[in-house]
Amino acid sequence: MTQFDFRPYRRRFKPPLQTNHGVWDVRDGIIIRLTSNSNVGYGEIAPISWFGSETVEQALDFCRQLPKEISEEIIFSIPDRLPACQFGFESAWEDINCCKNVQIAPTTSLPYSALLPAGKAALSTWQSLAKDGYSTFKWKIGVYLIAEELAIFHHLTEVLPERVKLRLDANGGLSYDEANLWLYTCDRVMATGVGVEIEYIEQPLARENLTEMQELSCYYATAIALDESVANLTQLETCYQQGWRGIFTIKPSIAGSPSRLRKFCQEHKIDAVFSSVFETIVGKQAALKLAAELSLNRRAVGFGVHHWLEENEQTWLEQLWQAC
Ligand SMILES: O=C(O)CCC(=O)c1ccccc1C(=O)O
Ligand SMILES: [Mg+2]
Repeated sequence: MTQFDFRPYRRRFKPPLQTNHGVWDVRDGIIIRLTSNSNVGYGEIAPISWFGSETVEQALDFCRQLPKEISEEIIFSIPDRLPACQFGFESAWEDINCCKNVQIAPTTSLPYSALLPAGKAALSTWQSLAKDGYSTFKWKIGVYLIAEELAIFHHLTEVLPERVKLRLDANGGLSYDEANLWLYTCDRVMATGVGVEIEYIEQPLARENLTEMQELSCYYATAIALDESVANLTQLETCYQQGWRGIFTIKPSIAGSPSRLRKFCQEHKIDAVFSSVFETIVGKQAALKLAAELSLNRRAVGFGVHHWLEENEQTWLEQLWQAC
C-alpha cells in the first residue's frame, strides 16, 4: 500500500504568456506525494484545460475522492479524461518504484528552446536569451494582425545570428489562407539563404483541421508540427493513424500516462519535440526524463527558463508542503 497526499498550488507568471488563445498569467496545479515503505515520490498535475486537458477543479475532485492509502491498480487505471492526473500519479509512482538506477542520457545534452514574447517585443528579447546560450527560439504568431507579424518576422530573420533555429507557434489561430502565406514566406526566407533556419510552424490551423495541415505539409518545404491536435495520447494515436508523419509536439504533463507515451513513441519512432506546460520543477523533471529517452531527432526541448514571481523553486516547494 502507498500513502497519498496532495497540495494545490498557484503561481503567477512574470510576464504573462500571450498566445492566440489569449493571455495566461496564473498557473494552478497540484503537487502529489506518494510514500511507500519510507520511500517518497513526488508528482505534479499541471492541467491546461484550454489546451484540451481536464480542469484543475476536475483534477482536485479526483484527488479529494481518493483514499489516503492507494494501490498501484488505482494509479494505473486513472481514466483518459484525466490525462494530467495520469501523468502526475504515474510519475510519482516511478519516482519511488523504478528507474532510480536506470542510466539515461543526461538531459543537459538536449538543447533547449526559449520562448520569445509575441509581437515586436521579440525583437528586443532574443539578445539576452542568445547571451544565455539559447540557439533555438519559439515565437508566438496569430496574436496580432498578420501584416504586422510578417513585418516583424522579416526583421527578426535579418537580425538573428546565423545558425539560430526559429519556430513559429500559431496556436491554431491562422486561417487556411494565412497559413499558406506564412508557409510561403518561410520557404522564401529559407531560399534566400539568410542565416536563420525556420525549423517549423507549430499548429497553424485549429486542432480539427488535420487534413488541411496534411495538405499544407505537402505543398511547402517548411515543416509543420502538430501541438493542440495531439495534446493527449488518444489524439496522438488518432493523428498517427490518420497518416500524420510530420513533427509531433509532446507536452508530457498533459499527454497522459508516461508508460503508454513511451510505448507509443518507441513503437512508431515519431519525430517528437518535447515541450513544457509551465509546470514546476517536479513535473519538469519527469517530463525531461521522458524527453531524454524519447527525443529521437534530439530536437531542442521547449523548456527554456520562464520567470515566476517565486524565484527559488526548491524553497517554494518545501514551503508549499509545510504550509498546511
Ligand atoms: O513549447 C515551448 O517551447 C514552450 C511552451 C509553450 O509554448 C506552451 C506552453 C504552455 C501552453 C502552450 C504552449 C504552446 O506550445 O502552445
Ligand atoms: Mg504550441
